Amino acid sequence: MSNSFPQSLLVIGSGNMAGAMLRGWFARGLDPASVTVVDPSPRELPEGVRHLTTIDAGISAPDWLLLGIKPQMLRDVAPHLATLDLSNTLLVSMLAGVEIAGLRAAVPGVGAIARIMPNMAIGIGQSVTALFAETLDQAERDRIETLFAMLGTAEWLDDESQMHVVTALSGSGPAYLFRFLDALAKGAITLGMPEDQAARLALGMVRGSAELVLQSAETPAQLAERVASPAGTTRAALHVFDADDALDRLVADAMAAAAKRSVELGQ
Ligand SMILES: NC(=O)c1ccc[n+]([C@@H]2O[C@H](COP(=O)([O-])OP(=O)(O)OC[C@H]3O[C@@H](n4cnc5c(N)ncnc54)[C@H](O)[C@@H]3O)[C@@H](O)[C@H]2O)c1
Ligand code: PRO
Repeated sequence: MSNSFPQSLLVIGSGNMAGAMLRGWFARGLDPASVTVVDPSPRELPEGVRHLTTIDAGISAPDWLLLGIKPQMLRDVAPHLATLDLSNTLLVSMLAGVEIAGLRAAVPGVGAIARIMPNMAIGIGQSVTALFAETLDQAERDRIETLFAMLGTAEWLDDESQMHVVTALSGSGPAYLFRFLDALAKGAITLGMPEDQAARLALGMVRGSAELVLQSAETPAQLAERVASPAGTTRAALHVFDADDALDRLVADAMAAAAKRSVELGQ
C-alpha cells in the first residue's frame, strides 16, 4: 500500500466523482476501513467503508476530508462540519467555482485546504486533474500529487483564478467531446448511414485521432492540414468550420459561459 494515502479519510458526498476516486484508490491499496462516507444516497457505495447518512459529531478527526458534494450544497453541509475537530485535517475540495477563501469561510476550523479539478475520466484512471493550494508544505503537495496521479495525471496551478479556466476546459470538456461525437453520428445519419454504424465509426475515428495526436510530434492544427488534401473533401468541411471562425467562436463562447458559471458558483 502506498504510504501517501491518508490515515483516515472522511468523504462528504460520494456520487459520480468521489465514488470513482475511492474505487481507483482502493484498487491501488487504500484500505476501505480507513474511509468514512457521509452521503444520504451514495452511488454504488464501495464495500468495506463506514457509511453514515449525516455528519455525526462522533466522527473522529480525519486526516483528510474530501468534499464531493455539489457546490450549492456547501451552505447546508458547512454548519454540520463545524461540529467536528478538523484542526489537523486537510480539506480537499472538488467543488467547481468555490475558492479557497470561500471554503475557509465555510469551514473555518480546518487545518489546510487544497482544491482539485478532475474530470469524469477519473473513473477509468485517465483524468487530467488540476491542483491548487496556498499554504501547504512541499511534502503535503507531493502527497496530493501522488494520490491524484494514481487516477490519471495531476498538475499544480500557480494562480487560483486558472481553476475557472480548467473547469471550462478539462473539467467540463468531456461533455463537449461527447456532444461532438453525437453531432458527428447525427451528421452521418442525415447523410444516410444506419445509426449504430454511424456511432461506431464516429467513436473509432475520435479514438484513433486522439491516439495519433498523442503519438505525433505535430500539433492538432498541423495534423488537420495533413488530412485536408488540396480542394478535397476535408477542406470542403473545414471551410464550413472556418467561415467567420465559426468553430473557434462557438467553442470560445461555450467555454466563456462555463468559466462565468464557475465564478458564479463560488459566490
Ligand atoms: N461530474 C463531473 O464531471 C465533475 C468534474 C469535476 C468536478 N466536479 C465537482 O464534483 C462535485 C460532485 O459532482 P458529482 O458529479 O460527483 O455529483 P453527484 O451528484 O454524483 O454527487 C454528489 C453526492 O452528494 C451527495 N449529497 C447530497 N447532499 C448531501 C449532504 N447533505 N451530505 C452528504 N452528501 C450529500 C449526493 O447524494 C451525491 O451522492 C461537484 O462539486 C462538482 O462541481 C464534477
Ligand atoms: N461538472 C461540473 C459542473 O458541470 C464541474 C465540471 C464538470 O458544474
